[in-house]
Amino acid sequence: MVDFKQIFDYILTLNKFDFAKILIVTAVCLVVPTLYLYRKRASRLNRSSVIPKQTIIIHERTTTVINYEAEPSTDKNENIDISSYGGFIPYLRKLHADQGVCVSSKLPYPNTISVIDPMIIKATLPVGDRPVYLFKFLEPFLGEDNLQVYNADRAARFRKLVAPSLGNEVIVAKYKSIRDFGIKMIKKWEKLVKDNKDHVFKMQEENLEFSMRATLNVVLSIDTEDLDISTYKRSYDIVLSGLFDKQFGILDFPREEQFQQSLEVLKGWSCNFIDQRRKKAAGTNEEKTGAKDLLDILVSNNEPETEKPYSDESITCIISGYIMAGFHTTGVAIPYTILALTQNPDVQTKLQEEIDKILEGRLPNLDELSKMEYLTQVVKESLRVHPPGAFCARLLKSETLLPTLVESKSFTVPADTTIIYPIPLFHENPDYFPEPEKFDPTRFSYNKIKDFTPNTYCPFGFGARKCPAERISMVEIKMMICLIMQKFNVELAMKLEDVVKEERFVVMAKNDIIVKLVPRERVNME
Ligand code: HEM
Repeated sequence: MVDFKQIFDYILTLNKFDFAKILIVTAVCLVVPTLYLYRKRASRLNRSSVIPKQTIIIHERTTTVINYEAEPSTDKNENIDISSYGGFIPYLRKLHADQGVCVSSKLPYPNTISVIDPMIIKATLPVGDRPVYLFKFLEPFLGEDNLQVYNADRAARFRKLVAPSLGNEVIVAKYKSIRDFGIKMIKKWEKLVKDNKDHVFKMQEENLEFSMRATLNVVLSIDTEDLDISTYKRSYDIVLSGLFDKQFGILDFPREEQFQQSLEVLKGWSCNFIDQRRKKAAGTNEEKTGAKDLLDILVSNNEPETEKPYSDESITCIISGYIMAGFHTTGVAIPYTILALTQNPDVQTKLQEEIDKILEGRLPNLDELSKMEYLTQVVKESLRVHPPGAFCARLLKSETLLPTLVESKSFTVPADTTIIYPIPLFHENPDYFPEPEKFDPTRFSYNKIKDFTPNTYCPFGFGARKCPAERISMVEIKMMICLIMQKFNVELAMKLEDVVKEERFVVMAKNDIIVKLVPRERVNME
């Protein structure tokens, strides 16, 4: 029997110090096991976190349950051969056809759902985190701590710091030199056609060169005339395709060696660019053009996190990330727009009429380019049908209630869920873009655009981590299409069925887009 009197007498004999000791021991005895049980449960939830389809219960009105107690999905043990579907996007297309707007099973990544619901985009616009593991393959080039995986706060501070580098001043300052690159390409093509009227062009290959020159000029103010651009571009191509294949373990030995060499070449180049800029007084480029490029900002500012100057290594990683993000994207957007024009001669004619009317044979300036409404519509429609980026991704750090378009049904996903947003699947949904297979630039006309379902058109992503270069890329693409349309009619010089999309870091044309350029009227290119 417990003798309470004895215990009570004992307590009366205690001093303050003894009393505090007893309290601490009691607290430890209670708190430690509670924490242990809590963590054990949390780790069990994590392990079972490829959310099995049946565990997302979309209830009438709001609720939402991801069934935490469900057994781990066996999906992750299944061998999912995505290539047999033709790539990740065709695979997701099939999963969405089977599972609806929210796919939660048979995904190759853990804790991940794929969504094609604009309400979910809307709800996650402010989310600024991306899942680190999805971008791990970039580490050999961009470092562990790269821009793609900056957390939300850091990304927001960084974007604020560097925002002027892609702003209006830079667009105005760079426009002429970017147009000069375009003119140089057109002149080269003209000569080739003059020498052989049946000459055909690999439009992707050609425009990737243009886009590399333009991106280097925008990001680093490099006059690419002084640079061995073909070696530089080739090194980027090897690194980008190497990074991509390396993640699947399919980079064989000779390519791995080439990959490492190209990495060194690019890093060496970046160090030179940084050295040169540091040697000049900071802001030299600003004095020259009136606008600060990314390199100006990085060499003349402290890193917001550490409040110390950016190291050469950090700068190399950041500028490499920018060039990587701008090079292939803009470089494939132009040939895919040309492809669309070859398949829609009436669009081509209407576009040339607009260009000829506004320019009357002159070269386009920035103002005139922005007056070309139909040109803007053509490029937007091309980015709808052929978005260069396959998907966006966000990481939800806490449990989140996600609304859906379906009669206000919502569901909740647990903390650490990754959301994948497959861009093409939004763009090809007939509910948002009627007759989606039709290339119809007028769907972006002023009258119709206001009827768009919000958050369904997203070639540049959306929200907190949207592409910061949308404006400048649109200018580059429009400018190049305008120059081509002034000089040439375009005809596809390969079978349409041989134009095949290949998912790399961006969606490329596997066999290029081979085009015949047929000269039209003379435009003075001087
Ligand atoms: C047609 C051209 C382009 C397309 C379609 C495109 C598309 C995209 C997309 C889909 C994203 C991810 C957005 C998200 O997660 O919501 C992105 C991010 C990014 N893009 Fe672009 N992009 C283009 C051109 C460029 C250019 C020319 C540059 C630089 C000069 C650039 C720099 C970036 C950067 C730095 C990010 C990462 C932003 C961040 O993480 O906060 N992009 N882009």
